[in-house]
Amino acid sequence: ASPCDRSVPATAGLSHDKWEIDPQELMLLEELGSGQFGVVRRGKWRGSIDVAVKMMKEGTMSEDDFIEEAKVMTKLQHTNLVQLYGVCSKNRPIFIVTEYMRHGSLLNYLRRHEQSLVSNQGLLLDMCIQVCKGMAYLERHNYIHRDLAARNCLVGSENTVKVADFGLARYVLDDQYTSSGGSKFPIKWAPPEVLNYTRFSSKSDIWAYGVLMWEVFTCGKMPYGRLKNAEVVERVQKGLILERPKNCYKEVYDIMRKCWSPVPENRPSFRVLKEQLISVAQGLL
Ligand SMILES: CN(C)c1ccc2c(c1)CCN(c1cccc(-c3cc(Nc4ccc(C(=O)N5CCOCC5)cn4)c(=O)n(C)c3)c1CO)C2=O
Repeated sequence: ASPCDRSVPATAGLSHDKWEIDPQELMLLEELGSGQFGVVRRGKWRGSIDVAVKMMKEGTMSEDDFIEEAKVMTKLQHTNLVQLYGVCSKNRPIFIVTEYMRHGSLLNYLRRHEQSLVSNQGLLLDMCIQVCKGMAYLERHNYIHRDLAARNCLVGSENTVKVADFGLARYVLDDQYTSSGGSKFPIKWAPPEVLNYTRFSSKSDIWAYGVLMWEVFTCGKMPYGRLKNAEVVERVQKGLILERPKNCYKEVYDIMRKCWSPVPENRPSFRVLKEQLISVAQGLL
């Protein structure tokens, strides 16, 4: 049974809600790193299921709002989304328990394997298609990621790529991250309407997806190099866009450019994008 398997209620008989995981059924193992909410560790659920456990650092997250939202998030299930199994919210710090992805972030994976990936356009395109499938599922459920980037995708066995931490940006308390003037705001992945009015939508996720494609085809380069955020804002508002990555097919770059239309409505949907990417991939093989 997986943690989100409804057939065997995790806490038979008790009044716990389904998305509540009993911390006594978790065994915490090595640290995987730390993110906006603090340390994340690998773990085992019921002795055998691999999980990742975010241990909420005090004051980093609006916890009650998140726990409410967790009920919705556990219902979002797709092979290209990192599955939220549940939360341990009965004591502090709260734990967020998700599916474990053994190769870590897509960004680090691209940088670590640049030598073997740089000449494998087919694999790079396949990674982009997997992210697009996960995002098309979120789009269908009117769910906005708000911080899509290669650093927020994860790689599992057999080169599976999944979208992680979707929707969590809404619960970060650090205003250096949440306000567009803050030092941690993901300026380089933000379209004009987010820079000017913080107007998030699936069309702003599409802009970020275009930047993610650029990250993939450059094997993890930093978009706009060492330009400061203010310089990037100026360029984006002037309509300047990222250059074509060295070894990127023209048809692929043409798709990236559509994601960067200044007007949100002129950008494709993830549903349409998925079909276009798959037909380009078939053309290449
Ligand atoms: C508000 N937003 C957008 C947020 C909020 C929290 C987080 C993030 C964004 C993204 C970063 N992040 C975070 C922090 C720490 C861990 C995880 C994180 C890392 C995982 N996996 C691994 C596996 C291996 C390694 C590793 O050490 N290596 C080195 C050797 O070669 C193999 C790879 C690292 N992580 C994993 O499966 N999950 C679910 C989450 C994650 C992802 O979850 C967060 O916790």
